[in-house]
Amino acid sequence: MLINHLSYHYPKNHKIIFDDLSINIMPKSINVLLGENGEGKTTLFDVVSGLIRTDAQIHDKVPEKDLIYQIQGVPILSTLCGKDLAELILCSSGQYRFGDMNPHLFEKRMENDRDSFKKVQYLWKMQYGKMSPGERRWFTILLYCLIDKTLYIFDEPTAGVDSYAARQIIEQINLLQEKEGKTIFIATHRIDDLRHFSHFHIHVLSHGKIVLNENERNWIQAAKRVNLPFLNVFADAWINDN
Ligand SMILES: Nc1ncnc2c1ncn2[C@@H]1O[C@H](COP(=O)(O)OP(=O)(O)OP(=O)(O)O)[C@@H](O)[C@H]1O
Repeated sequence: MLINHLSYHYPKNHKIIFDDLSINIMPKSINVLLGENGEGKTTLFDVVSGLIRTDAQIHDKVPEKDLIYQIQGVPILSTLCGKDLAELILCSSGQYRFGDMNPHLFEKRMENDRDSFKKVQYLWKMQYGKMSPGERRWFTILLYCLIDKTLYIFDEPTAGVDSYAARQIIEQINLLQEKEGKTIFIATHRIDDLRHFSHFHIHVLSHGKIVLNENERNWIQAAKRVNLPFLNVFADAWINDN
């Protein structure tokens, strides 16, 4: 999906969010969107998902029905339990029936991860309001991973979850791309998230433009050339831990 000439500001906010931006979201790959707080990552997801309409040129656009978009902090009735949430998300996708609702839905995806499967079984009967915020996010994202779409957009899927749970989330996202050939578009502020992806493309958003677009082999050198303070901190963390 190639977007060209994307310019945008919110109706009552004169801050320029996108300034003739171009981005090439690589199909069947993990596309990681980096940027400082407030640079416009969520807004870009809103454009890609069709929530925000603009005059940008979009080639090979993924139709709205073929994408899933995990947005941050969705309000859900606190008395719903894990099973009800599964029903809400999975049955409304049209790909599952009420009779399918069972923790064993996850079993195939978690055959090498018994800890995750045990957690699903625990959360299945737990009320959403009683789940911890991290458990809510973990469970919801894993439900999204069960839905068959072309493009998966994840807005900071590991924010607020512990490192082990974050790895489980990232592993499920990795499976979507590696085993099922899906296109992933993900924003994160956690360097750790990248470590578990074998291949990825980095897109860096800064001052309304994509200023870096490189794969996992070349992004560090490119980051040094771009020389943005936030990116230097991110790249240094990667180098120091490798
Ligand atoms: N509905 C809105 N109306 C006006 N301004 C908005 C609106 N939504 C977001 N903004 C502004 O647009 C800018 C981009 O916001 P956005 O949420 O896309 O940033 P982000 O890169 O996702 O940030 P973060 O890393 O904190 O999640 C911010 O400065 C924000 O204040």
